[in-house]
Amino acid sequence: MTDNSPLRLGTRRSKLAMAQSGHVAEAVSEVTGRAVELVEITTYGDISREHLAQIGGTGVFVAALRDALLRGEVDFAVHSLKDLPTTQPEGLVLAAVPVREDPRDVLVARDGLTFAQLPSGSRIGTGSPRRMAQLNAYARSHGLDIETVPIRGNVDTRIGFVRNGELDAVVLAAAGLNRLGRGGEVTDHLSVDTVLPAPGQGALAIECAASGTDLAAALAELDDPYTRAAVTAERALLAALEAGCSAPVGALADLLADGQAVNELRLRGVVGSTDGSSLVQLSTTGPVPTSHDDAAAIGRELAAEMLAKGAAGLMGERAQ
Ligand SMILES: NCc1[nH]cc(CCC(=O)O)c1CC(=O)O
Repeated sequence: MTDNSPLRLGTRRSKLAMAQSGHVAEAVSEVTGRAVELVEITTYGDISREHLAQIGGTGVFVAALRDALLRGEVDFAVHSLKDLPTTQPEGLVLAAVPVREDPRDVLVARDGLTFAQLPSGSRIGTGSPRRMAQLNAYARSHGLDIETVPIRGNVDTRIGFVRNGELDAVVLAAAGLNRLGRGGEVTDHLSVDTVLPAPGQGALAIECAASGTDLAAALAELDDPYTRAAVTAERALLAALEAGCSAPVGALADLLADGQAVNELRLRGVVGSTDGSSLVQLSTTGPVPTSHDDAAAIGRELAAEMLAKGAAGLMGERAQ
């Protein structure tokens, strides 16, 4: 590239957004040979977190960044993939989905307790209907006496409820804590057999204007095809369920290896009522998809099976 001006990376101001933008800025600088400067953009989601549920959930954090991209005020943006709506807006492309971080949810509990060690009557904070549904379903089927408590706020606020003794534990995404350098505060990693993560959890999306073909091509060097295939399947499942990012939907695609060779993709999906009284959980395994359309078809097919088992009735419910 002949242009040597710095690339402008649009980012939210939160600590998590700044941390992940910082990591991506370094990687982009390496592959493009250009300096990357961070441009802070305040989103409606930052100003009005408490109204997130009321204003519909999906994509509020993302809209302002996308507007800045479309207006040409920034060259690219980094999103948490799980916060991205499943419809790709005209004029923007997902130039890269880098290698995924740990997709699991984790527990930050008092006194270093693991999930299995939580005593009877423990109160676990989470604002996510998906986490509530699965934790409550697990508790019901294992005869555990735990209570899920709706909370909101950033990582500091949420962990604060444990540190100040209001709650016994909170559930967060491993990826966010790791990116903040706070992985050491995790007291247990929840098995994905107990709590399936949100579609796209742990993955980042690097987005730029469709018109910037040189930049898109350079950013594509950071794309990981396996992560891309996995999140494409997960997000197609979410889209086919017609659910948003605040719906009680979990999905995880992973690659199964036979010796050295990766030869199968497994997709697991779950929908549940937030009280955990009903859960639709299904899984499918097939050849590793070789195109975007093949990956999406896996998600759509599993969603159709879930809908046939009553998934739609569970998604109508909102926890908050
Ligand atoms: N819902 C908020 C959110 N969006 C992205 C992450 C970080 C994890 C990720 O990148 O998937 C988090 C925090 C959390 O769920 O604990």
